[in-house]
Amino acid sequence: MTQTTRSRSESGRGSRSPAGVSFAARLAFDDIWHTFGPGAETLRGVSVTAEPGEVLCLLGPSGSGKTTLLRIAAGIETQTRGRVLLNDREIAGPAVFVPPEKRSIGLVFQDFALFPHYTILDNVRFGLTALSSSEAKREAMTALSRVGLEHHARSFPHILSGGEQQRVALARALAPRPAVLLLDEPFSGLDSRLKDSVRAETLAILRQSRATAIIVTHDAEEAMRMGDRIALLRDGELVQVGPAEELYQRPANLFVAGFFSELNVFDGRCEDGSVDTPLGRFEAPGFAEAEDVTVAVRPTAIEAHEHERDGATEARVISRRFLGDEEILEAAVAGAEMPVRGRIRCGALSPAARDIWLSVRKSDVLVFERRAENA
Ligand SMILES: Nc1ncnc2c1ncn2[C@@H]1O[C@H](COP(=O)(O)OP(=O)(O)OP(=O)(O)O)[C@@H](O)[C@H]1O
Repeated sequence: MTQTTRSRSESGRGSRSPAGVSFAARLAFDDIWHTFGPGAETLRGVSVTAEPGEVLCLLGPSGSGKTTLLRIAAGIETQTRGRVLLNDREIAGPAVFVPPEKRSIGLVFQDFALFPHYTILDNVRFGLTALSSSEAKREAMTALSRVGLEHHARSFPHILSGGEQQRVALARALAPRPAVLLLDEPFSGLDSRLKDSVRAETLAILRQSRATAIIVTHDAEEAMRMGDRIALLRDGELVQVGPAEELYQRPANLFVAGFFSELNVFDGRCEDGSVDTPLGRFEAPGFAEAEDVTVAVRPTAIEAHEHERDGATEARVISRRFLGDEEILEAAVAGAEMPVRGRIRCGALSPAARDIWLSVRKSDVLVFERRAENA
């Protein structure tokens, strides 16, 4: 992807590309703190940078501060400490506050926020007040054609599907050619069957526009599908940032691992470089002798067999749920307080299987130091 760090104001309106692309910028949050009132910090020292042209997903549970961080970037919320920089230029800090309309940052809201009594074209040209009427119309039509909806220019929002309305909202945010686009849970209002195609279309449009994008979501799979990198927040703190593979394969702690998949969790103690669990003994490299650790086994790491085999653990079937290619198996294992959950290949066990053996793919076992946050 071609990347440039020229901001729109630096590029000037006269040098706009006829292809209608933005000039991607670097957006940096530097040690952002925020509170809505005494004693309750919403954000605690968040530092993360969206690189030019990158799609960065802000992921985290409800209330972790994702929307507040996005609103601070847009200039509709003010941090209590820290700075926001666009291409290394401070746009919000102790002595600087660039108003929202001067930031070259576009916003797509969760509910799309289209005006019901405006045509699609008028919705899209709403923010193009600095242009003449004919220029604004041309720019709005360019943005609409980029999302494949120019034929709906004269329609009103209510006749469009949820996915089409989302594309209008995207066109409206892209029309002023922002350097950075912020999207707050942009797919949450969509039917689950529509989501996949709208996500793919949105990603293609973002790539084509070359704007830097920050997408807020609480859905780990969505973040993995959309983000070049993912920044995971918890209770107002940044827990880990990196590409999806990194967060999945090398999670910083149990919280990160648990956000990306369900886990079977066992407490244990490191002895001779490994730890005993109800599912067998696993290596614990890097841990000290007698150190308390937490072992996490993903359901996908579990294999089920009807006959005894080396290294497998005896178990009794509690329940099985058919999912098509796979099934979810719950089994009782001696020494485990909770049933062990496995995601196993359909057909691995016969319908009548009761007493079974479970083995674990060791490469899919994660060991963490046992700390309060991992409890
Ligand atoms: N206007 C407000 N006044 C007081 N507290 C607020 C306000 N807006 C948000 N909060 C609180 O700030 C915290 C962070 O909210 P925020 O909306 O940023 O989280 P989030 O991660 O985006 O959550 P969600 O996924 O539910 O939207 C929450 O505890 C929330 O209750």
